[in-house]
Amino acid sequence: MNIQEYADREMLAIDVANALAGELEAALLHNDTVALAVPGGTTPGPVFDSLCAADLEWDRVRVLPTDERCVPADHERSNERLIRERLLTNRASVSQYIPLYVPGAEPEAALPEVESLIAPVLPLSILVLGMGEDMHTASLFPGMDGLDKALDSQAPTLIVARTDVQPEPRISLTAPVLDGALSKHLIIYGQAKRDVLDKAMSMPPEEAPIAAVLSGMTVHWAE
Ligand SMILES: O=C1O[C@H](COP(=O)(O)O)[C@@H](O)[C@H](O)[C@H]1O
Repeated sequence: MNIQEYADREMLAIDVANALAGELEAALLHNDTVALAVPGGTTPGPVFDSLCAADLEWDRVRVLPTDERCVPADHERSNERLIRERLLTNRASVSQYIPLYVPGAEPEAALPEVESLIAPVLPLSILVLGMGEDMHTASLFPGMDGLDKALDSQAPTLIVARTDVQPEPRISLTAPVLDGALSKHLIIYGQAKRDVLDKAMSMPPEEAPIAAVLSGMTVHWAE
């Protein structure tokens, strides 16, 4: 893992977007399609705002969320809504989006169909993650039911995450799928998350799920 520090969040957003664009361009030289997995939440919007303008063959990029809340795609808590509004716009509007949540179906019932859409794009070419102050990443939460299954090296592609602390069920890529990405980036802001990440590095993934994916990770941090 290596940590890159930035003067401020604006600089981070521009530099990370440039780095991701460069990696996408390089990956597109050697592959017909490349898969870019991105987080939702409060962190990645400004990076998306820059990345969406990159001059790339976006029609060969498959974008998917690292995790999704089981809410309609226009809901304010939907990661898909954020990604469509902030990333799949401008030049990136021609990329193809792979949703994790199928409205109307029980989340568990829809997993096989969604997994079949994801299988052709694995391993992920480029992964961008966020992290909560509770050390969750994607929707792998400390102490949640089924976390052991999500962390197992033989885990399926997706799990349904149900926790007491979240208002709705979620669907998440599992640890081996995240960890298997060819390039991995974690974006965090603020001293609290920096301190949490330092602690997580010496904790077991059952208590600090972010620890399961830190090998080879580039961490981007700004106050
Ligand atoms: O709930 C989620 O949390 C993490 C971290 O979110 P942030 O708002 O603290 O940046 C995010 O990476 C994940 O995609 C999201 O669903």
